[in-house]
Amino acid sequence: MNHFEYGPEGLACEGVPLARIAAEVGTPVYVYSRATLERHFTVFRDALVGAGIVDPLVAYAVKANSNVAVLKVLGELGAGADTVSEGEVRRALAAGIPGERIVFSGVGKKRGEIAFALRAGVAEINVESEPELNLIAEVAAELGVKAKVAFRVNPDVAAGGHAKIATGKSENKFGVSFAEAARLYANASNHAHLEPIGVACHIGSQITDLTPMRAAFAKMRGLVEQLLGEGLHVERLDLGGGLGVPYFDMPEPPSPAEFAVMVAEAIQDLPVKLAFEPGRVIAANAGVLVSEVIHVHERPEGKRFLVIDAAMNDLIRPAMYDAFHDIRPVIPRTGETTYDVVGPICETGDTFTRERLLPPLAAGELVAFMSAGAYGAAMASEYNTRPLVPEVLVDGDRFAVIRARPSYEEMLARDVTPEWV
Ligand SMILES: Cc1ncc(COP(=O)(O)O)c(C=O)c1O
Ligand SMILES: N[C@@H](CCCC[NH3+])C(=O)O
Repeated sequence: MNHFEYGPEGLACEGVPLARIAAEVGTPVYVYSRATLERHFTVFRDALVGAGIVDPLVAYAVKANSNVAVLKVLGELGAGADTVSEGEVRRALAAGIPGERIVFSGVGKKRGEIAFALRAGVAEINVESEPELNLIAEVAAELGVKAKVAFRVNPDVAAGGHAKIATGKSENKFGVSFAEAARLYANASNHAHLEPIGVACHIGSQITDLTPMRAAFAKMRGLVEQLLGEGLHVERLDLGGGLGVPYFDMPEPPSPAEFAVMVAEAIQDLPVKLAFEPGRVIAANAGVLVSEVIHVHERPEGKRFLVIDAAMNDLIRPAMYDAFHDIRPVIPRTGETTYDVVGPICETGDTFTRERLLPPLAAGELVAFMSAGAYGAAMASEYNTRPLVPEVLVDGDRFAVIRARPSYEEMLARDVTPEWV
């Protein structure tokens, strides 16, 4: 089932034509399908349960799309939240996701952030290094609580894919090394203010081959067996996120069902509960970015630029990772021509794609960047003093603005006249 299809008024999200949203909200604008978000979450969780994994904690990775309305949709289905900052913990709580379903990860959590997470009663703080463990112990002692921690272990496995988003090799900044995990776990178990409850790993993102995940998960199983063998208390194994999605007509990446079967095989009958942190697989194909063509600029030597009103500050993935997003005209057009699709920002990197075959388009027409629901709006900025791109959620034949475009007055009011001290 696809909730982004052409209807009588062009490309629509569920029952709402994108052209209608663009007319009412303006462009650029992100548009998400509630039905797709719900389906992706349900399919992912049901695949795990179907593979025999009992009561998994599916902690949606908030960083992929952190709009509170999106988190609410997922939270109502029972999703937990994988968070990496106090801001994300606050977003999850604001969406009604209870502390006991929140995982707090990240290599550089600050004292105040740790205190906030402990007060919120998060399910686990994923510890990424020994100095961080010491800081968590200190903060927990100050608050007079026992911090539930899980050790994020770096399994030293190459996930494949783009180097900027691979996290599972020992040269990457993430997690404690395998060699030191058992020692740290045992030490923490004897600390009055620490309660180690498990181990975690996350080897990268947009992973389309299950082999590295299988290898990492088998290593994690071995570690849990070792810890249990040493008489330590382990109740949860967090296997992270990372499952890839199709960004175009590529060979389909592994389905959630294939992923779940692989997990069940790799983990076998380990007597611990499993947690997962999927982001992209839930949100990417639940959203599009709609933009309007400003000009078609043809150079005499043959270059043809489609200058649109979205830019790298709104969707940075092409500039940052050379990522491919399918671009579709909102109103179907026939014919083919090649365009470099570019935004208005003063950088050559503000190029979404080069030499892309598209139907001929004119100023004022709309295009949609597909698969933009994850790491789109969440990574947007106001570079070039462009207002932060708004977001819309569609539910059947109605839609709601879930983040409004700020006015220029609001943007400028954030810069304050210096009051020197
Ligand atoms: C610790 C952690 N968990 C989960 C995710 C979500 O990854 P993805 O969106 O690829 O599922 C990430 C990002 O890669 C991450 O760093
Ligand atoms: N932001 C990246 C993925 C990084 C995932 C976060 N650990 C993307 O757009 O593909």
